[in-house]
Amino acid sequence: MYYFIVNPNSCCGRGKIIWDKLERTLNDSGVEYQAYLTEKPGDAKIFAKNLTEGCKESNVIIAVGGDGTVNEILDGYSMCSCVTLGYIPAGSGNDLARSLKLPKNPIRCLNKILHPKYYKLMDYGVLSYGDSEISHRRFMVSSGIGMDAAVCHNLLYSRTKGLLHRLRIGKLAYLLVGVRQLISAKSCKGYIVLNGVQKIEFNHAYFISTHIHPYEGGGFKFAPDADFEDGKLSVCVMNNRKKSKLICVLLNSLMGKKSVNKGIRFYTCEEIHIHMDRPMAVHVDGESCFCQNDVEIRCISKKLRMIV
Ligand SMILES: Nc1ncnc2c1ncn2[C@@H]1O[C@H](COP(=O)(O)OP(=O)(O)OP(=O)(O)O)[C@@H](O)[C@H]1O
Repeated sequence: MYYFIVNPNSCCGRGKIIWDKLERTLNDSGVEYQAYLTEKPGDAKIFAKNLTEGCKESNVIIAVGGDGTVNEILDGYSMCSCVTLGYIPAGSGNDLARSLKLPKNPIRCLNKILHPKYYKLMDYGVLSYGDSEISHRRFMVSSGIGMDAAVCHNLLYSRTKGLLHRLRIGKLAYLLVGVRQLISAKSCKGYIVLNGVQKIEFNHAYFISTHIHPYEGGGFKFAPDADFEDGKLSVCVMNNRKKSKLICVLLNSLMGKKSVNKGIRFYTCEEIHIHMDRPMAVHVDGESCFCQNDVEIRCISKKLRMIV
């Protein structure tokens, strides 16, 4: 059975337009399916939980929306061998779709899911945070602390984002908010501990971003070497006294190039502890996890079966 979890509001209503097309194709083809349309944040997680918990039959859960919708589904998902995930991108950033090289045409994506050639067992990440009560949040693409997360926080509440998406120049929203954050960003002292053993200190960190997939923020390739099947996190640390170096890093990432300047460092690990001397914004797949001083992030290897 195919279960569609649809965010009709993704990309300012594009989700609904795409879903209407998919629905017509599904009805014409006679495929048996059920659709669950979200009405608010959190719905996709509940639908995914109810559809996968204790599941004994072979089911395909198909996300229709952006990276935030996939994130919610993953967070509510019960991992079991009979459930497979499919994805039809309908968001504004679509970093997961970019990394998986999914077709831009939603009907082609649907056909791929209905007639799959390949399944992949994919890694995902888990972020843990909180002092007295520890919260855990799964992520599919990336999780970060600092300036990149502050951009995501701002975009979640940005009115300009809606307007620019309606004008079909949504990428500009990321750039505009990014530039605003760049002007106000302040670096912070902190350290990371890789796999519980290797401690590395930073005096001027702007952001630390951990990746399962290479892109975030709608096309910034912060972790060009990220591989969703290697059981590892790719970590990108932007640490430099000169803020101007950040501009080069952001431009290189936007063009898909790996930055080699002094300010940026890359690491790989299975788990990482990140400490910042003051609370900084944290995100998973572009969704806010508030401001934190300390977070733990680990990679769960090859547990998610997905049609690609
Ligand atoms: N019906 C709904 N109305 C409003 N918000 C919703 C609804 N359903 C889900 N959401 C929330 O919308 C947010 C963004 O959704 P989604 O990621 O699908 O789209 P997007 O932001 O346009 O795409 P991307 O994340 O790829 O940039 C998520 O935080 C999700 O919780």
